[in-house]
Formats: sequence, structure tokens, C-alpha cells
Amino acid sequence: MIRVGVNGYGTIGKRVADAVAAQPDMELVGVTKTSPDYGAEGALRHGYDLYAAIDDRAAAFDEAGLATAGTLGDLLDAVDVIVDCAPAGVGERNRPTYEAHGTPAIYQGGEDAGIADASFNARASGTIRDADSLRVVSCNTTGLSRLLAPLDEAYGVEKARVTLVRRGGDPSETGRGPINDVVPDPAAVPSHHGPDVNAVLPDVTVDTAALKAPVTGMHTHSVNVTLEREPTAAAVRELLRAETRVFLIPEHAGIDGAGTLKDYAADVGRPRGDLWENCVWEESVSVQGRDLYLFQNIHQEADVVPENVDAVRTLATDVSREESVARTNEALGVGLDSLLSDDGSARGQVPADD
Ligand SMILES: NC(=O)C1=CN([C@@H]2O[C@H](COP(=O)(O)OP(=O)(O)OC[C@H]3O[C@@H](n4cnc5c(N)ncnc54)[C@H](O)[C@@H]3O)[C@@H](O)[C@H]2O)C=CC1
Ligand SMILES: O=C(OP(=O)(O)O)[C@H](O)COP(=O)(O)O
Repeated sequence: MIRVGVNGYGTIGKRVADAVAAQPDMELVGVTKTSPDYGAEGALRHGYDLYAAIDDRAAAFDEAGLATAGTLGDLLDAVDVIVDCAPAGVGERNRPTYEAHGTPAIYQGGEDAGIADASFNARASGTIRDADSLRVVSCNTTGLSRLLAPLDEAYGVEKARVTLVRRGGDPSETGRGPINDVVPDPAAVPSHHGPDVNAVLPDVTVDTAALKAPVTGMHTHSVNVTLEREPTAAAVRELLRAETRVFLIPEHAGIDGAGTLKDYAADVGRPRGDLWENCVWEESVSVQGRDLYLFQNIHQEADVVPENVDAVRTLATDVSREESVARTNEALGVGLDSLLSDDGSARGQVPADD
């Protein structure tokens, strides 16, 4: 069993904790909280051992009546891998503590690439050996890497140009914005996403421009890729359909945006309505000569979660990438496109004429 701890139990941390706990080859030793808020109560309700992220705040948990199993140092000494899910930039401040305990660490995409031995995406990263730390690239970068890797393998990417309409904040982030504007963020090109894709796919040329919009549900990408060899739209659809972490949204599903996507995820029983897959509109996949166009949505709270699980196996075992992805997908139920058959019937239903 790989013993795993999660330091920082917010949007990403709580999902990574659940995903780790669902893996047959992993044990979630515990999670940390900085304060005894509703998240700390939620962790205990899930049955997770709670550790104080900051030593001198441990008493606050006792005063609130929330039992802790120790502090971060205790957790670090009890695990094989710590997954840092603290706010962007705080991971860098946590790094010396992990190193002092000799605990291999996984960081998130809000940290600079230099924080870890390698940046990681299960589909796109090359072979990684002997790393003591990994950085799972950001949600948008994860979505782009999953898309560009198979396109590059099949057709060669001459140049990708992507406009990212980013959600302003997560649903729980009441203080975020914008609330009445669409803001170039950053105004200059490229946004960090293109260079970040190159941290896992160094040979793919990609320019990214980003905006923020007053929505919380998902990011939306408008993608144009000039390919080296001319594809057909049908062939690209089949290529993407074969990717386990891409959901090709069928036209007949009547899913027209983030609202219906999230509604669908809830309908099919996804925890927290999470969409771990890139969500690509099938009818948006269009080809003009060597230019491919498509729209995809990325659930920012969810797509990096299976990647974190694979990053844990990469650090802690010799399990191959393909095997890890298969195990993670199986344990979580990743692979939403298999839920709708071509005739629109749900998985598990016996077709009427059988
Ligand atoms: N929310 C998103 O859409 C995505 C976030 N990321 C990245 O994941 C990381 C975490 O982001 P979120 O989960 O959104 O943040 P969050 O703010 O929802 O959660 C962070 C948690 O860490 C706790 N924390 C604060 N200081 C801490 C410390 N010193 N030690 C331990 N825990 C501490 C906070 O109290 C909070 O519970 C960031 O690097 C972010 O860029 C990556 C992909 C998507
Ligand atoms: O990693 C994310 O986005 P990003 O890929 O645009 O950096 C998450 O959505 C967090 O972004 P935020 O920095 O807007 O909270």
C-alpha cells in the first residue's frame, strides 16, 4: 500500500483525498486543515484523520471539539508521498518542511515549474525516473496537454492557438470575480498555459491567450490547431473518442454548456458533480485544410484529480503510466464517454432489440 497524505484540504485537496482513498493500492493516512472550519468537519465526516497544518493552531481544533491525529510533521513521517494542495505559492513555502522530513511531494499547478523535479501529466509527460517531487500542471494546462498529445502523435502539431475563457473563481470562492465583465487575464500573450504545456510537451508549438469571465462552472477553450498532415473531422473525433480522459459530447445529448454538463455529471452520479475528463463538443470538431477547430470545456475543480493519483504512483512505484491510468480510471469511474452509446442509451441498459 502506498501511504498518502494531503496537505491543504480545499477545492483540489478534498477531491484528491477522495480519489486516493478510492484506490485499492493506496491508503489515505490523513489530511491537514489550517483551521477547524466546515472543511475540517467534512474531513472527519468522511472518516479521514485530521492533522493541524500549522503547529500553533492545533489547540484551535481541540477548542472546536474536532479531534486531530497530530500535526503536519506527524503526517509527513507517516506517509510515502505528501500531496500539497495548499493555495498557489504556499506549496513553495511548504517545500522545505517536506524536504526536512525526507517526504516525496507532489505540488499543484499554481506553483512555478521549478518547484519539482518534473512537471506531470499522465497522458503527455515523457518517462519520469528517480523523481522525488512532481508538479501536476494546472487545470487548463492539463486539458490542453490531454488534447495536444494525441493530435501530435497522429498528425503532428505545426502550431496550436488556443483562447481560454477561464472561470472567474470556483463556486465556493465568494470573493472572486469579475462579476460583470470579461477581462483579458493576462492581457499579454502568451498566458502561462502555453509555456506550461511545454513543460510536459516540449516539442509542441502552442500560443495561448486567456480571459476571465463571470462564471464559476468550467473553463472554455476555443482551439485551433494547424496540423502537419490533413485529417478528416471524423478521424479526429475517433482519435479523441479513444482517449479515456476525453468526453466527446454527442450532439443528441442536448448538452450546450457548463450548466448542462454539470447537470449531466450529477445525473450520472459523479461525486460533487465532477467531470474528470476534457469535455469536447463533437459537432465543434471541424477541419479546414490542415486547420482543426474545436471547443472544449474543462472542469477546473476536477480534471487534475486523476492526474494527482497517477503522479503518486509515478513517485512511489514502478507501475507503468498506462497501468496507473487504467487503475485510476477503474477505481474512480473515469471514462464518461462510455456512458452514452451511439444510440443514446445509457450504459447498463439492454438495447430494446436485444
Ligand atoms: N481550484 C482550481 O480550479 C484549481 C487549482 N489548482 C491549484 O491547486 C492548488 C490549490 O488550489 P485550491 O484547491 O483551488 O485552493 P483552495 O484555496 O480551495 O484550497 C487550499 C487549502 O489549503 C489551505 N491552506 C492554506 N495555507 C496552508 C498551509 N500553509 N498549509 C496547508 N494548507 C494550507 C487552505 O485553508 C485551503 O483549505 C493551487 O496551486 C491551485 O493553483 C489547480 C487546478 C485547478
Ligand atoms: O489552475 C487553474 O487555472 P489556470 O490553468 O488558468 O492556472 C485553476 O483554475 C486555478 O486558477 P486560479 O488561479 O484562477 O484560481
